[in-house]
Amino acid sequence: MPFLILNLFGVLDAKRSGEDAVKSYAMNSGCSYSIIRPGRLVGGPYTNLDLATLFQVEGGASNGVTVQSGDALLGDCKRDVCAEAVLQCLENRECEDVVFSMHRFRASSATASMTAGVSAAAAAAIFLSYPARMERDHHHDVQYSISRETIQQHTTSNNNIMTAWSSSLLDSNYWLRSNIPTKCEAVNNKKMDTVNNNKTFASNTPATVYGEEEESNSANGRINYYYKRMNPNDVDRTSLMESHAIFGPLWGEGLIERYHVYKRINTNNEHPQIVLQSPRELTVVDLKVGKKLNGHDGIIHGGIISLLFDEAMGWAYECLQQQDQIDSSGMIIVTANLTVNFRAPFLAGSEAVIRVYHNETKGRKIYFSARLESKDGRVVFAEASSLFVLARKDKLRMKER
Ligand SMILES: CCCCCCCC/C=C\CCCCCCCC(=O)SCCNC(=O)CCNC(=O)[C@H](O)C(C)(C)COP(=O)(O)OP(=O)(O)OC[C@H]1O[C@@H](n2cnc3c(N)ncnc32)[C@H](O)[C@@H]1OP(=O)(O)O
Repeated sequence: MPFLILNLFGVLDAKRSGEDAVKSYAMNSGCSYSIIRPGRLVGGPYTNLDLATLFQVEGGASNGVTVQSGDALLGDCKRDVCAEAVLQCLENRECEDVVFSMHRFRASSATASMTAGVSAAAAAAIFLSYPARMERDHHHDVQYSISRETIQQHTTSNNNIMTAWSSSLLDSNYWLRSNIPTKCEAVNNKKMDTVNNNKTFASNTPATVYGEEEESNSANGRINYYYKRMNPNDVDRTSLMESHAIFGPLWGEGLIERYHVYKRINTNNEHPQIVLQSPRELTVVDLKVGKKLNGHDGIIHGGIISLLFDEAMGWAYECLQQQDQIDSSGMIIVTANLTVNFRAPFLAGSEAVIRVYHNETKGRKIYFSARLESKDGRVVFAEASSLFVLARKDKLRMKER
């Protein structure tokens, strides 16, 4: 059908801008997405049942689908099959960040023309986004309930999709996994982490990690940096290993299994003409939390996440102090305020990184922000901001009494 007719009243433009909105939302929030462009929806309660039977819209061979990238396909698409595709998108990693169109394998032209106008209003693309990269194999129920909510959220204006979805749930057989075309519409939202490249913290991160980034207001436009592992054994605090929450009682198998602190070192620091942008990354913690620190079953307790943040920011202060030579004699740094936003469940047994940024220093007050995110930077589990205050040691003791 000519584009001009299909796009009457700007329908296709509206769909396109909807897709763009979903993509940019995903890019900014660490979700992945699948965009399905089904053909005209047929079958189910919203197509005249007699016609559907007459033209054998339901069942049998009409369950076959053709999946292709772009918009090359013309034809119709069964509602229940489309709904199943939605479900499969939630389950299959192959469907992350892809855009594809989907049509009935044997769409007869008679059926297509007879159903025209009956279901056209319902033939909207389904946009879904959901927190990706959660370990979907574990805690299937939890993930499923998230998925179900997401579906409901995104389909409240399209009840027919929900009806079809629930009826097709049971015989889902994952045909999309093998049918998703390899050349789906080029989608590259992996540049969402604007501050760091994503290669830096793979598994088995070495003691020193190199990287570089663009820094728009620097003299030569480029900052070279590397991360250097900080060794807790070097810290002049005997309590660090024994009674320190993380390195003491909460350390071990099933508990906090890794907490490697890396200090970021910008090698351009010696060039004073380079003004570093704020907020600037100070510290990255490469961590793993075991399966015994949960709140809900399988989900790491938010209090533990807050602890991990607080500690990371404490180390960031140490890095800042080493860089800026803050005079802290007779002073001790303490957390005055810590705010945490939990964005996606952080599952037990997960690995992740915390990136800490220095926002501002005002006298004794130091403001940090931080993110707990997957190593590839695609999922943000939590964000935090804090105020640390340099307090006089003797004054702190006075308050104790
Ligand atoms: C080779 C390798 C070497 C590596 C070395 C690495 C070493 C790293 C090692 C290990 C890292 C460990 C990291 C641990 C991290 C954990 C930290 C914690 O969890 S600390 C425990 C929890 N926090 C407390 O217990 C504080 C209790 N609170 C207090 O003591 C006071 O309230 C305090 C000190 C925060 C402020 O009391 P005031 O009397 O000194 O000062 P006032 O005048 O009240 O506040 C100063 C300014 O701050 C603002 N302020 C204070 N509290 C605020 C709040 N909650 N929200 C907003 N503003 C606040 C005030 O409005 C004031 O601002 P205006 O100067 O007027 O502009």
